[in-house]
Amino acid sequence: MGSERGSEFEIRRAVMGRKIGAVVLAAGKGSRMGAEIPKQYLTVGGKPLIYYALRAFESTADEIVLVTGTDEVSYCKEEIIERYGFRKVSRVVAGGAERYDSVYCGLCALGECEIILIHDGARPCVTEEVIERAIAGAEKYRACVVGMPVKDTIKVADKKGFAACTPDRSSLWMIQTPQGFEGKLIREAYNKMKQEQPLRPGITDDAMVVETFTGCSVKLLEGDYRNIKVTTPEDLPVAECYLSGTVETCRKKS
Ligand SMILES: Nc1ccn([C@@H]2O[C@H](COP(=O)(O)OP(=O)(O)OP(=O)(O)O)[C@@H](O)[C@H]2O)c(=O)n1
Ligand SMILES: C[C@](O)(CO)[C@H](O)COP(=O)(O)O
Repeated sequence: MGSERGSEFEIRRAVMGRKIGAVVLAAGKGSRMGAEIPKQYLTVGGKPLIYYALRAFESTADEIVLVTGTDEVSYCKEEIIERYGFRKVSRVVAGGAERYDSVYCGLCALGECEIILIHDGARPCVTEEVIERAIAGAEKYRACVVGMPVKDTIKVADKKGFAACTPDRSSLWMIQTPQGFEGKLIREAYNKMKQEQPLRPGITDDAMVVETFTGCSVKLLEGDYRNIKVTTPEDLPVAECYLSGTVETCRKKS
């Protein structure tokens, strides 16, 4: 796979004394979910979806900034941060129209950190192991993303909906979050983007911002197939199943 894992001991040794910051994104509208409320507040396993990503970073990061919709800041402070006792969340701030605007708002609110992780709040099944791998990757390579190799054949469609070509699957990855960076690097990348080209349609992740505005190469590290982005309604029961551990039980039985 060409990916890397590290023992917990190696990871901890590498980042000892470094402040780890996390920006957790929850300012999206969830239009593809089509629910009455943004998907990050839907109840999964008895708790709001956003709870699970925050729980994973509470035990791995030193400081967390939660980025929400403008009208949801108070709700998140009272009903999520206070209610569930998240102590590492230093600020809850409003995001912007696009994901990259929300990331920028989160970076502005986060204190100085040697390593910064950016995570979709819509990925509730992220594990501490994957987060630790992203931390170690940021330390070693300055910029990294977690992801998994694609399993299906991928086709590029032409304008009429016919298959134009079939890229070599062995070099294709599905990219996930967290995406991890040296703190100075990710701030430099986002500051440059805001100054030079504040409107960037087509920028869908943080690695693209770093590649485009700093030229730094981004390392791909192994994520987890279970680290899904809850996007459409059929993702909800899958996430619930992963969070409850049902899948592990099934595996052991078979
Ligand atoms: N302006 C935005 C857009 C997205 N996000 C966050 O970025 C993550 C990934 O985005 P996506 O799954 O596309 O969420 P939505 O934008 O909410 O979904 P949709 O595109 O279906 O509206 C989510 O955690 C979402 O809350 C954000 O913080 N600010
Ligand atoms: C960052 C991301 O989750 C990596 O797969 C993804 O690009 C977010 O994209 P979306 O357009 O916000 O769904």
